[in-house]
Amino acid sequence: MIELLSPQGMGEVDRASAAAGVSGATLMDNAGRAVAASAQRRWPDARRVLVLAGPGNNGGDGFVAARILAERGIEIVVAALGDRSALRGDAAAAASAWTGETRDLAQADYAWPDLIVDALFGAGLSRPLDGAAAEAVGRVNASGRPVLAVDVPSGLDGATGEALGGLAVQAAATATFVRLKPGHVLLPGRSICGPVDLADIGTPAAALAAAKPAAWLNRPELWADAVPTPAIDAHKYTRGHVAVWSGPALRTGAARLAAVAAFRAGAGAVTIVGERDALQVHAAHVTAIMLREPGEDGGWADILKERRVAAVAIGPGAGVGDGARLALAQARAAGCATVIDADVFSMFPGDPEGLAKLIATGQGGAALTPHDGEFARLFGSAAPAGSRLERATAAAARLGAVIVLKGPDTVVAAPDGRAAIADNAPPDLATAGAGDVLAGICAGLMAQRAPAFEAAAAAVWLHGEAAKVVGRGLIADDLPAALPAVLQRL
Ligand SMILES: NC(=O)C1=CN([C@@H]2O[C@H](COP(=O)(O)OP(=O)(O)OC[C@H]3O[C@@H](n4cnc5c(N)ncnc54)[C@H](OP(=O)(O)O)[C@@H]3O)[C@@H](O)[C@H]2O)[C@@H](O)CC1
Ligand SMILES: Nc1ncnc2c1ncn2[C@@H]1O[C@H](COP(=O)(O)OP(=O)(O)O)[C@@H](O)[C@H]1O
Ligand SMILES: [K+]
Repeated sequence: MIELLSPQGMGEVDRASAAAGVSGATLMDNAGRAVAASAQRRWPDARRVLVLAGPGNNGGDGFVAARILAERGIEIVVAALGDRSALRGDAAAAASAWTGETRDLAQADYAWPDLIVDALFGAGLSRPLDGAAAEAVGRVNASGRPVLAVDVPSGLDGATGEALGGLAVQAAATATFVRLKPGHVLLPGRSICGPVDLADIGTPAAALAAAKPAAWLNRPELWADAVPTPAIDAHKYTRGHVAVWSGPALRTGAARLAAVAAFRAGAGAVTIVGERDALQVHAAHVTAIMLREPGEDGGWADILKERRVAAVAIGPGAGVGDGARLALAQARAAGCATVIDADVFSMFPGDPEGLAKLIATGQGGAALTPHDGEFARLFGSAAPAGSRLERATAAAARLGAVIVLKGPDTVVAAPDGRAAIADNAPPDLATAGAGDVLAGICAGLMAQRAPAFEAAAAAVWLHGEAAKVVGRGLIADDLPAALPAVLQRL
């Protein structure tokens, strides 16, 4: 499983490493070597390398990389921020071991190198860049030269993926150590970093064991065990029955997208429930999916019970009337796992506690799938602050439900603090109806008894992979049909 560690957690690991007998100097030496290796692997033809070295340990890594690359015959100039005598500890030792050309940062010649190594600031950056550092970053970004960033591009907050004060080095690639940080994956950080090389620098396992991950990268290892394959003696209801609540006749598309997606995700049976005129529209489009009027079998609550509905998707095209609200309440009361999306958020504007209360009336798992706009609508002025990771995690705790904060870097967060960040969704997913499909996949997996966090994380990953299978020209209708190819690979 690919763990993400906060810069603060990384600092704790470094201190634990020292206590376990691996010194900071050793870690720094290995880090600098890893930077040199990344530089040579990615830019094998670079003959002239400018290393920008900052006042802390990030700069120390830069001095080590400078020495290693110079030993391999590459021309190096180090441009250092601040006085060398001001360096402390391991960084001071690394700088002393560098005997080649060193200039003041202001004297750096950005037209000279084939490659720039950015070792100005890493995890220790505590405030926006200013003065000589800010000026250097502006010149680096205007230089047109490729940049290999050490740990994180200078200016980027490794915890949040934001550029502090809006200014950061734009890297062509980043070499980081031990663990990825959330800022490598969250946007805009992921774009600012470029591809990330992750190096082991000899951190003892004991030092890592105590570190609590800030999140995981959303990959199948995280949830594959919880996503079932059909048992040999399966029948349709044991695989899981999904019910999707449909809104009015002229707004049926979203519910249908969710229903088809739930089916493709492996639900054994799917029923769309709605008023007769809406069902007549659905009937013109679906075959294996069943259609029921809430009135016909004695009401939605009876359908849920008698037809052994395991999971409900409610929100896509649901409308904001009392019908949808009651349907949600009855789904919770019936113990169904519940995926809550789209129109439901408009029913509780600025009232997340109202929605939390309703969710808490049922035992079934619950996952909410808002995009940023829906998240803002639901939470109103009391919206949690911070990075997308922090906001999703705080929201999950407040709602007592899994939150899927959708976007190009979708965050899935559980009330117990677990979180996963996705990096596999292509921008082709920015198309109407893609969110409805995601809600359906999630409901399909929850109907198969996948717990809400695992189901949601799996749904997000499958959704992104299905989009890649379709590629350019994708519309939401294409996504469910692309799922079998992706499921086959699991
Ligand atoms: N296990 C690992 O991952 C290992 C990590 N290692 C490396 O250590 C790096 C972290 O090192 P670090 O803690 O010394 O912090 P770093 O990023 O060099 O910057 C701090 C310096 O900058 C200063 N400063 C801060 N903001 C500023 C500003 N806006 N403008 C000006 N100055 C500012 C700050 O001063 P202060 O805030 O105290 O005034 C301090 O002097 C990490 O990224 C990785 O490269 C390896 O060496 C070993 C193993
Ligand atoms: N630029 C992007 N890159 C990758 N995925 C994206 C991007 N924009 C949106 N998505 C994904 O597409 C889906 C859009 O959902 P949503 O905004 O609810 O659309 P709709 O309501 O039209 O169905 C979400 O799963 C989101 O994560
Ligand atoms: K850096």
